[in-house]
Amino acid sequence: MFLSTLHLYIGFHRAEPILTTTCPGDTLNLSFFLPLAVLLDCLRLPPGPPGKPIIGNALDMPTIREWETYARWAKEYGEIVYVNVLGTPMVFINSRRLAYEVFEKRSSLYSDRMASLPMLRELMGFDWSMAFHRYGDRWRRHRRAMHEKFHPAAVEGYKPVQLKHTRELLRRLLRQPEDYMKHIRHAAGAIIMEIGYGIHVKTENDPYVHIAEATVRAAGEAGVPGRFFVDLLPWMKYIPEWVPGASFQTQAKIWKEYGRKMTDLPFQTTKAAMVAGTAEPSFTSSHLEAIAAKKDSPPDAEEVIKHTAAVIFSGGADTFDLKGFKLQTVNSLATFILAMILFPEVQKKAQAELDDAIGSDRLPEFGDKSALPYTVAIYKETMRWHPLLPLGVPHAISEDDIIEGYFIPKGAIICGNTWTLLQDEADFGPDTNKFMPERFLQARARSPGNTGAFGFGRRICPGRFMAEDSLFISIASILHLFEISGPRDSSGNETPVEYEWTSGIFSSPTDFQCTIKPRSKAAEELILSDDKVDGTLA
Ligand code: HEM
Repeated sequence: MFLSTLHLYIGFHRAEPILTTTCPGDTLNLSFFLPLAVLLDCLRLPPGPPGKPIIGNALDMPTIREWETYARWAKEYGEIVYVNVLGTPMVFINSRRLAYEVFEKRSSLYSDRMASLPMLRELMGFDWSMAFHRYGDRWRRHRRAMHEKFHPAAVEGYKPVQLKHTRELLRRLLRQPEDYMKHIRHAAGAIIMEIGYGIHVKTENDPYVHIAEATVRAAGEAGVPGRFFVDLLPWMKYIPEWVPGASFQTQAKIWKEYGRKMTDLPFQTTKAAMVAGTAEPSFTSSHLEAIAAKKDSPPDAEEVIKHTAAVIFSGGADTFDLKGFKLQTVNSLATFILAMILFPEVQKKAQAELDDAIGSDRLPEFGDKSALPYTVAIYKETMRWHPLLPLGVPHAISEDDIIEGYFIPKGAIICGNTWTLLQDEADFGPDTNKFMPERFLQARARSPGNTGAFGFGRRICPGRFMAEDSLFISIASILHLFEISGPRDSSGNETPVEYEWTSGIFSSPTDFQCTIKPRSKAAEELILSDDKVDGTLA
């Protein structure tokens, strides 16, 4: 097949101004052009195992631990690096100074998403997700709906739900510590279902969580650049399903149905509960009440709420686990647990702080936060040490622009190099490869959340305030009650933890074994005596 021998050329260059007669400003220097052959084997490239190449055989374009290559490019080529990927310009922003200039000061230009996402947006119909919306009114309306219920004061109201499910997480960890990731995922799913829809998730096999899992997994697969040929050659979207080799059309159809179910099912359940008068307060019910109370709501107002609720669910549920890919707060907690094994002295310091501030006869509360600076520093260091999205989510530029003398054409993909920003010793102190929460105890320490860990500019993660609360209370509760260490052999001796960092858009440790046991008999009793739990653990 001709595609099996297709050679595609990618070049990367130091961005240096050179004179040009065709561009309104200086253009990027092509003199460092380095052709690379990428051999793509079939229409739908096989998904690779975690830590292995995911888009065929690239000779130099990174396909594993991409952040390392992009960090090296930043060192070699400077604050701004340009890569031409199959004709699409890609620009990496490698310093906080320039990220501020681009994403904050020129945010009206740098807040778009890629114009063409044939598989995800057009064939799978995932345009319901604001994360893929082009910059404009439609995105703004969804974003506003989310912001109204997720700004710092609004998320205060979610703390009782977060606390309740964190306490239940402790009970589950006590009963089946080996299934720790399953329990963490369950807690995150239960929290977001209650906040988003007022629906109580009782079991791991909850149908809503299940469909969300399948949908987010689909987005994760389709979102890997180059996974589907149609993303590289958009005209392929017109190939009918029956043509040999067009199996991506069938796949897209199946995934489209997942998306429809995920956006529809919980939304319709909440609507039905509202009619029956049994609905609990939630993002969906309170927005729908507001729409009903207004006489002049636009005709698609309900749809905006339905889609925003679904994106909150997909962003916060953390339910999917595909060959090591998991999402957001769950992923961050996996990174935290790994750090506690690799840096045991950090755990000890945090436990000393928790014992001093809380004692041994009660569980941590949100109100303890100000007395727990080291514990707070641990969640910040978790987000900095290995950010979940080392390159963020790519933005796109909506008009031609010139940055520091370099011409950036309309439509170029703009990646904030979060990894490099969070490793910068000028901002975070020495040894940034080490997990050292102490760096956040310094006066004027920068927050990772404001340095790319939650993305950039107008697209910055709207769920960040709630996510930080979840991380804080989970970390404080787990460390207060449990001792985390590496896996044990049959004689009970600790053995080295085995893991890899996953590659792709999200990066987190692959599932690893560890030992989680109560710190004392008193800790165990405290967990069991808590009466705020749902009691859903069979
Ligand atoms: C530790 C947890 C989390 C991390 C590290 C994280 C990180 C991010 C990042 C890097 C982006 C891309 C921003 C950009 O384009 O510049 C993003 C977008 C987004 N996040 Fe989060 N997130 C987290 C939790 C959540 C939660 C809990 C929710 C929902 C409640 C959520 C909802 C969203 C949404 C809707 C977007 C798309 C925003 C847009 O395109 O305008 N995230 N997040």
